[in-house]
Amino acid sequence: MTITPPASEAAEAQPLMQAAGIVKDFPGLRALDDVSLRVQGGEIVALVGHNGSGKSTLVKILAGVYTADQGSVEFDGVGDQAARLHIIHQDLGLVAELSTVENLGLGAVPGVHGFAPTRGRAERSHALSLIARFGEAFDIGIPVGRLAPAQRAIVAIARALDGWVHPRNVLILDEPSEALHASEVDVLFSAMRRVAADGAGVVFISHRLDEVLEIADRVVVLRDGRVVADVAGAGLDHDALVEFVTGASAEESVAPVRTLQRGEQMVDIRGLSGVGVRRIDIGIRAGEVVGVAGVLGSGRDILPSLVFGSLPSTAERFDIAGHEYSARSPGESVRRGLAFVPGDRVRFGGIRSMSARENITLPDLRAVTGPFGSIRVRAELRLSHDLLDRYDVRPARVEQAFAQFSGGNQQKIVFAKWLRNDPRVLILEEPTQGVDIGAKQAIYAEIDGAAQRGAAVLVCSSDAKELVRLCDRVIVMRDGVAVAELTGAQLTETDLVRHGYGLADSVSPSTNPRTARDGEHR
Ligand SMILES: Nc1ncnc2c1ncn2[C@@H]1O[C@H](COP(=O)(O)OP(=O)(O)OP(=O)(O)O)[C@@H](O)[C@H]1O
Repeated sequence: MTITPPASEAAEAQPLMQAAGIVKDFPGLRALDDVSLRVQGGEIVALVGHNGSGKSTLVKILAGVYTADQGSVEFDGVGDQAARLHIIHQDLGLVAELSTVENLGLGAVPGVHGFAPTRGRAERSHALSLIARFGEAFDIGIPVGRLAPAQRAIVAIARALDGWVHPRNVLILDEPSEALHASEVDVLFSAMRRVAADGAGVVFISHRLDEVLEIADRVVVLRDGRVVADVAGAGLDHDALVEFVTGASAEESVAPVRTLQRGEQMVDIRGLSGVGVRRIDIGIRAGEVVGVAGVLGSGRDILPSLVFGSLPSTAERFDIAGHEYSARSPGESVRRGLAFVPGDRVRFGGIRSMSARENITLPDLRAVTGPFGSIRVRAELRLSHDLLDRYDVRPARVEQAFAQFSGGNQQKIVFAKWLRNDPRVLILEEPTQGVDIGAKQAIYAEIDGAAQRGAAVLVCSSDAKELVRLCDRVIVMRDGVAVAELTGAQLTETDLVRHGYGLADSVSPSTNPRTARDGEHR
């Protein structure tokens, strides 16, 4: 591969970045096949494609992390004026143990040198000013590992925008909006538009096709490592985009009619409190799917960890299947038939160095353990193969390390590992984060199936459409407390968002495209 600064003449007409004819092979797999990508200044280009289609691999080649086997990448300009690439990867690249200030302060702070006594204060106010662009207030002194996913995304974006020498750069965002709620996405999009208006090129990777249609000037679609479309965003409709991504026509996501009568009270929690959550009541019967909605900081993203016992909590009553459960911990929760698919799959979802097979069987080895405690390898292999098939994990290689699967395929493996034991209580946080449109339908079907088999399901999601599609009832949280519970005809995307923001009477459904599609799926 060559990275060539082109001649500076006619810089305006030159793309800021041009990748041409990129080929990348991994052992036994061609991840990219003759892929080209051009980005002009001022342009927002969406890069979309199913899980494993090659998006992250292309980004890593542009960044020089991987070397392409064939092809070239060129940046406009020379010397200091050469366009540079700033990338926010799926895992954000932050140091979890360091604070926002320290993560942002990893580079030099303008106007601050050496060990000047004002350095700490200057770094803090510089960090605050960077974060303020996103209209988001949170504690910039605590380790970023303790921030919510959306807050971490904001830190990563602020860091990427910090210290640009000139605006003619390319900013790549690899699925930045997956855990963001509608208003947070709006903030992110206005930041992206501002960056583009200043002359930068922006590449936006997302599985949320409605968002792609909202923001993109141009859409490039990868399928199985090849570019299958490179088209203007204007005039492109949702169905056409789905067809490009999947190679098949768009399927309506229709909620099935669950025939199971609601069973026993499986979850009976009163007055649950913990960090950022106050006195929440949650009752879920066997066969019922209950959702939790709310904006960033509402407590929506903390609640699942409190219920599973991975964060400390207090409660007036905490009964599972009619039995009091007071000394809560993740291990004890698994023994009592609770399963938790966390939103943050990089930190909690799977063990990166272990294979898909080992990750899948880890939570419960009983089905694959022989009489003397040894692992029955054939049974373990059969189980893993079946699950990779069922969840359409690509490639369906049970021995491949978890870290070597694409982000969405990692999510499918995490899902398979927890659902295989038919849990009594299934707790899901952002269950389809980073998952492509086909796998999303498969995961919805698995959630429906788990409820149909009698599981009590709790789904915490930033995606209002997803909650409307999946849930019988949704609790809306704001500032750590439950402010509404919506069910039946009241359970619409607009009402979820209205209650989530405390705008119950003032939001028009047409003000936000992400909330204007009520009733499509029920
Ligand atoms: N280091 C690696 N070793 C082997 N195979 C890899 C490696 N990295 C990626 N792959 C494979 O290359 C293909 C493309 O993966 P990539 O991560 O680029 O997909 P993606 O389009 O970003 O997917 P997602 O939407 O799920 O993030 C996948 O089949 C993946 O398993």
